[in-house]
Amino acid sequence: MATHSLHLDEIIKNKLNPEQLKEYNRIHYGRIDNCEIKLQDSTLEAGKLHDFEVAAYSFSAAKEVRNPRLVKVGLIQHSIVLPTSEPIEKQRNAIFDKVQKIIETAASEGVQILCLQEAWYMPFFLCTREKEEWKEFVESADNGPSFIFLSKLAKKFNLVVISPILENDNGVWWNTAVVIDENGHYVGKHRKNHLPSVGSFSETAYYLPGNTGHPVFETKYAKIAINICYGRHHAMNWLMFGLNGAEIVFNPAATISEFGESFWGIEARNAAIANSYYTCSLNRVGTEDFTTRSTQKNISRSYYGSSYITAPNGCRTPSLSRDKDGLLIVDMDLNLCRQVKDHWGFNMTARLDMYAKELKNIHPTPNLL
Ligand SMILES: NC(=O)NCCC(=O)O
Repeated sequence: MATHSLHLDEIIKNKLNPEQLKEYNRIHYGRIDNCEIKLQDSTLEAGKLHDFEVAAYSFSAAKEVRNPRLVKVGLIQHSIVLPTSEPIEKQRNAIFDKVQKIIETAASEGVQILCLQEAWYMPFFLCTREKEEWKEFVESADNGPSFIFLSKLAKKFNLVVISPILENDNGVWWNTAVVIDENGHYVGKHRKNHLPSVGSFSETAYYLPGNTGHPVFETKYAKIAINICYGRHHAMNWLMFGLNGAEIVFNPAATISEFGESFWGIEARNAAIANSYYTCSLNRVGTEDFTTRSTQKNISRSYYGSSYITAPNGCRTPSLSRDKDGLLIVDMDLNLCRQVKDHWGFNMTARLDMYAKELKNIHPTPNLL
């Protein structure tokens, strides 16, 4: 399918003259000024040395009676490091080593909330339909290898970290996002609500839909929530996080071009606008090759990265690359959430009581005819 590694943003940037580009950014991305932030030389050097892209932008809010509520958010997209046939501990440690360097760079830029991609410390083996072979990657939410690894970094750098893992809770598996606070402590978790069972995505063969509802975590820096991957196709999933008070909703994903790259840039952006919060879209990169142990079948999947962030007024950053590891940093003023709500009046006109009444009468199984 898609063979272009050049991102659409780069193609457009290369084709338009500066005036045209300004107009394109105004109409398409809602950006009226250049919101790029200058990075430290050491950051650019780290990117070159360890071969990852770094980009940084800021979203401001209008001056008002409240003090600005500024927070710096970082997203990391990355590929796996070793072949999927290597011992699991080796694969995981190699990813830890790579990601640690990017986290250190994020911390040196002052990032306060950091999110990693879905199932970040493993290949996305769920396409193999094999379970036993991969069970070592599945860990306890508050005591597994990835928690121990990230908790140290969170404490060292005063970071709130969102760590999407595969969770083993007394033998039962879940697709879970763990929140770790700036002291390295476990804050809580959210389990993926909507599971794909489409094409090569067969997550229902592994775990159940989440049972944690729509939690919002009140962290030192912001009220945050996590809508894991496929949940982005469900408008009400986004809605509930907003109604529960989220200021930033993260969408850590593992998605491939055939599964809707054309609307990757639309869904989370639309959610930001509809719910007056920031959305952070994060996808893995690279090709992952598997040979199933039982049938010796070869499976190959490539992820298209393109992580981006949208503000509640619909203004969004360009995407990170389609095929390269990357760190996206955004300075955001949380006051913008309330300002946009007041301006558009979406809360006031939402008519939730009307929908609640109608939803009560909907049969839980949709009519497929
Ligand atoms: N990880 C995951 O839920 N992928 C499903 C495909 C998609 O929604 O993009």
